[in-house]
Amino acid sequence: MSAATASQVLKADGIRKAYRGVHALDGVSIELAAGSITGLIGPNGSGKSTLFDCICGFQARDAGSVVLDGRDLKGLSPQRIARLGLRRTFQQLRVFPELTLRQNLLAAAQAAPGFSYFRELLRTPAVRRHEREMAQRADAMLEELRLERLAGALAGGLSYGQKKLLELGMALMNEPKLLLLDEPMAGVNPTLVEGLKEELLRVNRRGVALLIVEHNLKLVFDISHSVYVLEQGRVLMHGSPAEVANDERVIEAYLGHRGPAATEQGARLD
Ligand SMILES: Nc1ncnc2c1ncn2[C@@H]1O[C@H](COP(=O)(O)OP(=O)(O)OP(=O)(O)O)[C@@H](O)[C@H]1O
Repeated sequence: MSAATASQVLKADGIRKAYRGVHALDGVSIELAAGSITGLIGPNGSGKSTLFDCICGFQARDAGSVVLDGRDLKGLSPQRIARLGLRRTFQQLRVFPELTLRQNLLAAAQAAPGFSYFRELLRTPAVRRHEREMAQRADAMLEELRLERLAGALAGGLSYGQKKLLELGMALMNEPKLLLLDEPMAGVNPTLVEGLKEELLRVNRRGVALLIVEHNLKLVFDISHSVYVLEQGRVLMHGSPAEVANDERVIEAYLGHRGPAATEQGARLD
């Protein structure tokens, strides 16, 4: 097993995971360049969410290693991994509906480096400085997400697309190196998809690498530098968006057959 190189933000090697005999992941290896956008696609049940879970420590791996920015994540809790700069979003929204937008962002910041419940109890000057910094960061985030006029509103009253934006902001509060996005566009009104896409590109321009699971393939091919395709728990291929969109094996994996009909429908992969 080789260590990650300096230009890699993440190297996952030989990841295996079985659920009661079902091989959800059967030796998956991926490498993500620092600051890159990578798509992770594959038919339903191919193992995308399980791979996220195994990378972030939400599921124990049966085998394989994950190295974040040169550091082996073996045995670390999801909270510790988040503090090291790897954050994720989930298919199901995880915002606190009874808190305001600002409070949601501040709650997410408690997982940030430098936060300590012990120092919090003592309310040291360092704690007060940290609070001020987090408050400023929350305000800047609300402005960036164009949600500043809703800072004091309850998150439960937001539209679904606005909640997705807020969740993205929460994941960014501790300035991660890598953000794993699980279906960021699912259920989002088509008019908001464009805004969310622009936001993801802005986040990436700030140096945050993105790994995106998304069924909206047009979006994935539009913004990714490279794309991994999973099929039945294995990497079917890795290539540029154009290579992946035109690959017969990918079209077959999605549509289950080859030939003129597959090619015709496969064009939708572009
Ligand atoms: N907690 C679990 N218990 C048992 N089997 C599971 C569990 N989670 C996932 N699986 C199985 O593992 C395989 C991979 O599932 P996973 O959810 O990772 O796929 P996916 O590519 O994310 O699918 P989708 O696109 O539908 O979200 C599937 O066969 C699924 O049924």
